[in-house]
Amino acid sequence: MITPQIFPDRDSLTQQLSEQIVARLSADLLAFGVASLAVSGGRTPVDLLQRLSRADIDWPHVWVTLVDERWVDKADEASNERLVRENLLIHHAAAARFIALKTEHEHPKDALAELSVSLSVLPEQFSVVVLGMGEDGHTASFFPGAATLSDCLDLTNPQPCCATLPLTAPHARMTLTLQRILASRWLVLHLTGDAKLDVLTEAWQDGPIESLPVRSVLKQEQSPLAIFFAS
Ligand SMILES: O=C(O)[C@H](O)[C@@H](O)[C@H](O)[C@H](O)COP(=O)(O)O
Repeated sequence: MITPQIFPDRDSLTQQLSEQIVARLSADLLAFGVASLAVSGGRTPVDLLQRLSRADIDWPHVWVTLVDERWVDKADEASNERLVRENLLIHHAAAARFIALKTEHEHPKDALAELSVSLSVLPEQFSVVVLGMGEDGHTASFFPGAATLSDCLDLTNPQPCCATLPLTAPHARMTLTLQRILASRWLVLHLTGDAKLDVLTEAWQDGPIESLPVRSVLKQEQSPLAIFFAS
């Protein structure tokens, strides 16, 4: 079991997490000349994205993409691409190289081949993947009860992405597959609110991954995982 780093407030969590992400991106830029960051959508990461945007690093050599995306127009309030463009790809980080997950296809399943090509430019290992979690125990767009959940979690699935239709959230989604997410030098689960701590505690118990899909990143040993929590 990984002990969450518990912060006294969300601001101190955001500051510490931002500093650690910047340090890891900088280390990869120094070591490889390139770094890569995958971020989740939702409400939790907004302040983190804004703080990261002001980091003075070699953003033109940093790839940024999404862990998952709602299949809505890029101008839609629900769009994670819109969230990233408005909160991260500004200030210094405006120079980062962004790879979107939303394409012009009507259905996400028809976009898999195009995304496989567009994501192939990424380094094999992400420098950092920032994950969130819903109170239904989903992470990325691994939603309990979704028809394609097993495909998304299948570690032999060679695709970097999979399309999914949540039963417990709006919008069809595109998500990185579990095997692509685990190809990372550092995973961080960014959680706020006591309700999520209760879900996390339950997820650590034995039980099927499919019922609390966040277990797929908790109960693996391929990629180092950190958990950052504030009430
Ligand atoms: O597109 C999304 O919704 C996210 O990628 C999703 O996995 C998110 O991290 C959780 O739903 C938590 O969302 P909140 O931060 O809004 O609680």
